[in-house]
Parts: sequence; C-alpha cells; structure tokens
Amino acid sequence: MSQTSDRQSEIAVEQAHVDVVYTRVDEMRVEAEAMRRRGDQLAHGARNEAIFEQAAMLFERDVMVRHATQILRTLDAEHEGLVFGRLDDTDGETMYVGRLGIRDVNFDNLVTDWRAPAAAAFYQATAEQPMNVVRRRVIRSTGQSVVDIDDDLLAPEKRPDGMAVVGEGALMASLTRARGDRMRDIVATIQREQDEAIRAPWKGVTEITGGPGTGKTAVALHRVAYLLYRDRRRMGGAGVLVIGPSPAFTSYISRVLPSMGEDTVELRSLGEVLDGVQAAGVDSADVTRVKGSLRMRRILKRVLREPPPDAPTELRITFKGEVLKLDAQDLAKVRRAVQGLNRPPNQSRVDAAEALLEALWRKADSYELGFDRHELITDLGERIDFHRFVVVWWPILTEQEALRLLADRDRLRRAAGRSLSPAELDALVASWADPSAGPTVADVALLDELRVLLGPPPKRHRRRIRAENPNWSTAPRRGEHYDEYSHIVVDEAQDLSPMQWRMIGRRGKYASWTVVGDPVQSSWPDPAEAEQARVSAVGPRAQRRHFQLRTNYRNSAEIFELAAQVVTDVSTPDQLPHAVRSTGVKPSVRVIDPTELADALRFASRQLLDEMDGTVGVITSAGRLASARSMLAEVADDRLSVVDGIEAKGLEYDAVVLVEPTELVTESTTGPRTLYVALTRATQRLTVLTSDPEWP
Ligand SMILES: Nc1ncnc2c1ncn2[C@@H]1O[C@H](COP(=O)(O)OP(=O)(O)OP(=O)(O)O)[C@@H](O)[C@H]1O
Repeated sequence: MSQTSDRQSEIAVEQAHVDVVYTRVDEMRVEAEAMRRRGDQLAHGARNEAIFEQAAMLFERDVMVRHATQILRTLDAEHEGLVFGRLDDTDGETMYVGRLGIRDVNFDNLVTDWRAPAAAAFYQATAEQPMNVVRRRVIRSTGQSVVDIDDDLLAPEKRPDGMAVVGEGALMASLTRARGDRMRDIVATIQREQDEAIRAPWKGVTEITGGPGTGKTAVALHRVAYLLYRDRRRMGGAGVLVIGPSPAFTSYISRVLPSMGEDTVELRSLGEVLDGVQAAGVDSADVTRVKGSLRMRRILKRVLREPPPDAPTELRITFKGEVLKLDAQDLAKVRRAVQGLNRPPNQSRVDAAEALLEALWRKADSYELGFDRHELITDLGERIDFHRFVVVWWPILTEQEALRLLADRDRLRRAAGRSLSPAELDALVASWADPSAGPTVADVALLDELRVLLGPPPKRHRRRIRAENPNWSTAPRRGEHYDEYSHIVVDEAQDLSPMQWRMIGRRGKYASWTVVGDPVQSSWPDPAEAEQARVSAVGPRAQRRHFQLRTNYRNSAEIFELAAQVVTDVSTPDQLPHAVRSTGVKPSVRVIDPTELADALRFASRQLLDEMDGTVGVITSAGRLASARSMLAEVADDRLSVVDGIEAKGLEYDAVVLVEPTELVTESTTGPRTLYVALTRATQRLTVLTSDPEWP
C-alpha cells in the first residue's frame, strides 16, 4: 500500500476510536448535568426544606454540585484534541493517551490521562529503551476530527505483520507550525528529558535549567498540571503560584494551564506579586541593580526609624494650669525607647502614646508639682490635643507612603550611610521624583519589604488605605495568607534580584518549588548575592534535584548558530543547547545608514509579515523602544509587537527584526546576555538591522 493510502486508512482507524470516546463524553456530560440538577433540587426544592436542614444533606448537595460542575468544566476545557496518543506494545495491547482519563460504562479504559503513571511510557520510551512499546503514535485532531497521525517505530524487530508506520515525526511537525500570540501546550510531544522533570517528586526544590527554547517554561507548566493531577489535595488546597518576568509573559503563557483543564493556578508577574499593586514599568539597569540589592534592606529599616517628615518637634500640653513640655531631645528618646520594643511601627502607636505619657509624667515629677501619676496619665491620655499629637508624631503608614519617604535625598543619605555612592543616591532619588508615576517592578520588592517592616495597619486604618488606593480592590488579592502557597514556580529565575527572592520567599514558607532559569540569559549582575538570597528564600535545607534540558526546540539551527556566537565568552559549552531544526534560511544581517533606519525597519517588518503566517517581533534597546514604536505606527498589524530586550524575556515569535544589536549590549549591566535573549526569540526567521559594519 502507498504511504498516502496507509495514512488515510490509519486515520480512519483512529477516527473510529475517537468517535467512541466523544460518544462516551456526551454520555458523561448528560450524566453530570443530571447530577448537578439533582444537587440543585436538593438545595431549592421547597419540599426538601426540612431534610435540607441536616448538615449531612447539605454536604452531599455541595459535593454533588461541585463534582458535577468540575466534570463539566473539565470536559469543556479538554474537548479539543482530547485523544492525542496511542501506544502499541509487544503483547499486542493498545493504549490511548489523552488529556483526560475516560472509561466506558464497563469501567474499561478508553483513554488514559497523560499524567497517569501508565502513560509515562508514551513520553519515556525510546528506540534504545522501548519499554515494551513497539509503535508510538501521535494523533492530531481539529475539534473531533482526526487530521493526521505520526508514528515512531521503537522496536522494529517486534513489529507485527501489517502494522502500518506513517508520518515524518510529530515533534518536527509541531515545531514548524506557526506560533500564535499565546503559548500552546505540548502534551502530545513532551520529550523524555522534559518528562523526567515534569514527573519529578513534588517535595523540596526542583531546579530546571537549560538554554533558550529548551522548553523550560513549557515543562514547568506541565509539571504544575501533573502535580495537581497526582496530588490535588496537597497542591490545590493552598494554591499554586507561577511567577514570570512581565505581564506580557504571563499573558503569553496564560492559556497553557487552562487548556489542560487547570484554571485555579495563580499567574503573577514580578510587578504583581504584592496584593493591590500592578507595576509594569522598569527602571534603568543601574537603578534596578541598586533597588534589587540586599543593601536596600538595611536602608529601608533605617528610614523607618527616623521621625516622619512633618512630625512635630515639641509636645506642649497643660495639666492643672501647668505647661508640660517634651522638646526634640525628649521626643527622640521616647521614639528610641518605643523602637527598642522591636514591634513593627504600625503596631506600636499605643506603645508610643504610653511612652509619651510616661515621659510627661517624669517631666511633671521632676518639677515636683505634686501631681498624682495615675490621674495625670489618665487625664492626658484622654485628651483630644494629645491624640492629635500622637497621630502626626507616630503616623500609621502604608508601604507606598513609606516608599515616598525615600524620595527625600537627605533622608535617604542618612539612612544609607556609606552604602550608597552619591551617584547611586541621585539616581534613586530621581527614580522616585514623580510621585504620580506609580511603583516600578523593582519597587514592588521594596514595597513588600516595607509592608513587613511596618506591620499590618490596625483594622480601622485599612478603610482609609483602600479609599486612597483605588487600584487596591481591582488588583489580584490574596489577603493575609501570603505564606501559604503549596507550590511556587519561578520562571526566568536567573533574573531575580535578592530583594525579589526575599519577596517571593515570604510566600513560600511551607511551599515546594520549581525554579526555572538559564544563567547565560541573566540580566542580574551579581549572581552570587542572588544565589545566597535564593537559598534562603527556598529554605537552605530543602531537598534539591536538578534537571538540565539540552535541546533547543524554538530556534532554527541557523538562528541559534548566530546567537551562540555572542555569548561564547560568558558561557560554557554545556550551557548552550543543541538546536534540532534546520530551515536552510540564514539570518539576514543588514548594515544600514542610521538615517535610513525608519525605512529599513518598516521594510523588514512588512517583508516578514508578508512572508510568514505567524507573529513578528521587533526587538530594540529600551532607549530606542519609543522611537521604534512610532516608526512602525503605520505598519498596523495584530501580528506585530515591538518590545525591548528585557521585555522579550521568555517570549517567542515566528520572525524577529532586531534593531541595533550593539545598543542592547551597551545598555545592559550584563553585557551580551540581553542580546543573546533577543537573538533567541525567533522560530523561523531573523533580520538584524545594524549600523555597525563589523557586527557581530
Ligand atoms: N516537546 C516539545 N514539543 C513541542 N514543542 C515544544 C516542546 N518543547 C518545547 N517546545 C516549544 O519550544 C518553544 C520554547 O519553549 P519554552 O518557551 O518553554 O522554552 P524556554 O526554555 O522557557 O525558553 P527561554 O529560556 O528562551 O524562555 C515553545 O514554543 C514550546 O512550545
């Protein structure tokens, strides 16, 4: 038989099984809907009111409705391409693998969930270690229709007569397909080295490293789906948090987990980790570096020890016709004494009031006026003028208000001592000069540190805080339970500053971790300091396991060859992955006159949009981003995005236009690493526009 007719008849075989599965799914949907209706009737039927009083009944109703709703939701989410794999083993048995486990009415398996132990062979069997598998088949569908199949023959010597083997390889077919604006799941083509990381035990810290495009993000997300499936009670209870570098990144990966039926996982970018704050703006590399360093911890602590800017320097109050006075020195002494109690300032106002009253009593006593201590303290403590004084002298601060204190150069200099150079001081103050600008991503870790240093404000102050921060209620919220996630995934972990590790560490006191990154792509200049912060964030004694991914599935070999050249001095050979796919098209490096950049950029972008089906990314230095955007304003196309080298982290496009690559190196504090990130974003085509005739 020819390959084509083989393929058609094998597609027909698989379609027949897929039809049986969808018929069963329809039955399950009808059953689940009936179950939900029964549950609802239990809740609303007037006749059942009396029975319904019983707690057991209530419980049963809740379980019924929740269970039915969950089944329906999962069936809807997993509808497309539900069955994607088939294994034929040496005993002649067949197993179908899919997004869900489905059994027929006799409880026989129609499809095995990809996360079940039995399905592991689908990903782990190789020609060297076939694990009893003769043929592995990937089934590609659109809706409920099988459109293609791809086979791997793993044990040719065991192939029975008549077993067809068709296709050119599902992985290659998947890698060459045009990308959309969102990442897709890879359940059908997970590779063995990836599968090992996905199925690693949940405990402790699982570290996944690998070069660009090795599937680290994809693996981390599939690992979350796997852990939730295997141990939903442990993982789902307190929740799973996935942290990525930017909102563009979290939006890019946002469909992967829901497409696997998991819609309870929180995705947050680094600027959104703190409840009530949504920051996306970034500081210059120099400022980011200072704000992220551990020096800031001490500086923030010391800033809070100083009196607030408009704190009165004298307390004057009359008692029985006598004026009692605490001068600046007395007040400083009282402040130090309260701080000596080591309670967070927002929780110490009562201590401050008591210490002031005590100081006033001592003053009166030293004048030998013969007052009664109890009477003096009670009387003054109830006086409105005393309360007014306390409110301004010891204000309850939000973390935003506390951060604003740092914009005062003198205050910051006093708090910093010698830990900041004059240039660093100026740069920090300038970054906070515009109070309406809102926090940057690096500020969020400082705000979180301040939140902890300040302590929670007393309840009655929270209403004021909410009124003054309208975003408070719209941003994602987790309430008080910061430290209760069951599992935290940190993506692009190589870029986290020590202060960001502290912020995330607070949320994972009892969590297990998946930490994903590539040191060669790092934009953080002090890896040793960050490593130390990371170890204390995840717990120094946590069990650790490490997986290194070595195959680059994103870039064509031609593109990666160029990218690898720029990091030869800052990487070791084993840190650079192997790109498996060749397109035969080399990157196009065009030397241009700077005055012609706008035309060259429009031309290159239009050309790639015309020639490619998928997405086109234009990547520039941060300094050139705004001008590149305006140059491209007339090339309106949904498939085109313009980002800088840092924003490009973790993203991917079918084609990339890289503008003035040397600017990405000079702008970055980590030299060529940001350029390496930019050069490794394209799957198919790369055009570089440079005014440097020597580049690369
Ligand atoms: N087994 C696979 N099957 C199909 N596609 C895959 C596979 N592994 C990775 N990919 C694809 O390769 C691309 C790169 O994956 P991913 O973004 O997870 O890599 P990464 O290691 O996180 O890259 P970077 O470090 O550059 O951010 C994605 O489009 C992903 O879907």
